[in-house]
Amino acid sequence: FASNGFPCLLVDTNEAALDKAVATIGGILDGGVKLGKMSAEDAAAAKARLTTGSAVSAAPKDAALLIETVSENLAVKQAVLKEAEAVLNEDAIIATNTSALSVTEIASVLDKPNRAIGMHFFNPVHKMKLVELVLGLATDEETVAITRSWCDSIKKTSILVNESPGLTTSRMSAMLGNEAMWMLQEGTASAEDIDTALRMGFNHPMGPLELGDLTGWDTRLAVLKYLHSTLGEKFRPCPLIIKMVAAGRYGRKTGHGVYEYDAEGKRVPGSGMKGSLL
Ligand SMILES: NC(=O)c1ccc[n+]([C@@H]2O[C@H](COP(=O)([O-])OP(=O)(O)OC[C@H]3O[C@@H](n4cnc5c(N)ncnc54)[C@H](O)[C@@H]3O)[C@@H](O)[C@H]2O)c1
Repeated sequence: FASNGFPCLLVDTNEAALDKAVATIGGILDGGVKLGKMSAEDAAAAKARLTTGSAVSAAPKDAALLIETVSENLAVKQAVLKEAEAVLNEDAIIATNTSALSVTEIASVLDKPNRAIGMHFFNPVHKMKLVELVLGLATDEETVAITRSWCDSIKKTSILVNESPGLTTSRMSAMLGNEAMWMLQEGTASAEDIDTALRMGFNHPMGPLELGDLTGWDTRLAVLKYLHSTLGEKFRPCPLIIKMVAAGRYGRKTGHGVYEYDAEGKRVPGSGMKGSLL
């Protein structure tokens, strides 16, 4: 937002988190200058548009949009939204960046839940073009239209998703990762070859097994269990994932997942699992 001309207030109760956020954003802008993607003047102007505060009540009354990105905890998010509603004008949009909680439930504490919407950004946000706009039960058309135009104004592509487990992206990614593990378990192909198939055949930047190692199979398993309980049998977690999590083979963060990683975090060549009995 700051690099597209909008003054932004970053709010966090933890001062160290604010310092880190400002430093990180500054680093991204400086990187953009080095890469020739933006001028030094534009980077400086973007930095000057960022201010910080410790409470939503520090927001100017005419602020048009609040994007809540606090911890993934329903009560915390609801408290922040309620605070925002009391501070902001009636026509301000109140968005949440939640990736798993219900927008409907988060917004249920508002007097006007019609102006609440999910804005699900993707990491790294300055590079990834997509924003999933998530419609809660009460989200109205005007809120959708205004939020879409916000996405346009920061050069993001927005899609509309009715609130549902895993939205579009997490649901598809969970399915791909699970199916890749079923193939590995059945000995259909080696890990390296399954990943190469999706990279070279579908132009995916990463294969589903290397991506699972990056995300962590513990996280993957938690998501799959949730999708299995809400969307049914097709999301039953592959037994190989359950076995790997039981063994503590979560992926990169434990040095071993489908692949092995050395002390510097580099993947050990040829270390991918070969199939069920190997
Ligand atoms: N889109 C994505 O790809 C993606 C990925 C991960 C997380 N998320 C979402 O982003 C949000 C944040 O995730 P995270 O991993 O950074 O969480 P986190 O818990 O690591 O950080 C949350 C921050 O919120 C602050 N905070 C907590 N309570 C607050 C309050 N009442 N007022 C102001 N600040 C408060 C904390 O100090 C902390 O700095 C979550 O909603 C999560 O679902 C999205």
